[in-house]
Amino acid sequence: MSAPGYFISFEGGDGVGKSTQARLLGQWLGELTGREVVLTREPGGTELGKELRAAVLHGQDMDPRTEALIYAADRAHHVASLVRPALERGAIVVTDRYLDSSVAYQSGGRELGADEVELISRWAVQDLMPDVTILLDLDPAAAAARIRRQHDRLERAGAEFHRRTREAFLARAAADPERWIVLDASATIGDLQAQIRVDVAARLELTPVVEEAEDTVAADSDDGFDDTDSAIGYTPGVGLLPETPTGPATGSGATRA
Ligand SMILES: Nc1ncnc2c1ncn2[C@@H]1O[C@H](COP(=O)(O)OP(=O)(O)OP(=O)(O)O)[C@@H](O)[C@H]1O
Ligand SMILES: Cc1cn([C@H]2C[C@H](O)[C@@H](COP(=O)(O)O)O2)c(=O)[nH]c1=O
Repeated sequence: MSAPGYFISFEGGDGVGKSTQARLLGQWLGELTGREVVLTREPGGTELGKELRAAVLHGQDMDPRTEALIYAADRAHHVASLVRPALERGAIVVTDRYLDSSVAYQSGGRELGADEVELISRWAVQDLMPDVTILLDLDPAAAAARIRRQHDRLERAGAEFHRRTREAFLARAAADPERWIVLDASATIGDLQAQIRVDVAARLELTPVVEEAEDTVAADSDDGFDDTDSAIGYTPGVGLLPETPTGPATGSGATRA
């Protein structure tokens, strides 16, 4: 029997806006449903994961198989210790990256076999897959220009690597349209968030009162995580949205990629 919670993942290249959108969606879903919302990420959603994140992003260079196994190990611990227990409590888990990042980066980018990369992660998480995955698609050069901090080991992997990674995400999304929502991440933060709310509510069969997110969401460079942080359990009702929804959505400038 599947767990009573909902599992949502954000995917896409570096700097496309995943953390920003994940944080805003989590906040809104908490208010909408009254459920516990767990906002987390890979790699680094747990204490052990933070150590693995530091090694894989900022440690010495390593061969692609080692890299793939570190991401899979992070994922195994993340799911066993945090994601699955939260879903079993009935929480909504919103993760900034999951298994699809391994297929896109370690297979598309590093050119390992896609089936093998997926298999090790599937084994690691005992086949737990998201209910909905949102792909934020953007030209890698435009996305990289949004990153103001020093680039990490993966971000430095080169234009060809990031082109292949983007293509792999798009191909994976096209192959499973029931799970994926693909959005053009060049839209504004507010327009994207408005579209994501409509799409996620429809996929999860939630009945939202959707406000104009553009008026309520400010551009914010805080992605909800700091590099020493682990998963953030949201308390519903804190923060970014107005107390009273202002009316139904009237559409947004965000388009499907
Ligand atoms: N739609 C947008 N338009 C313009 N800037 C944006 C948009 N979304 C996010 N940003 C800005 O781009 C930067 C990167 O955003 P964010 O951290 O959310 O991306 P990310 O995909 O999580 O990045 P990373 O992969 O590096 O973790 C931040 O400064 C953020 O404010
Ligand atoms: C989960 C996962 C991630 N990666 C890469 C993608 C990014 O370059 C970094 C994570 O950094 P972020 O700021 O948290 O986006 O790691 C990967 O190559 N494989 C994976 O499975």
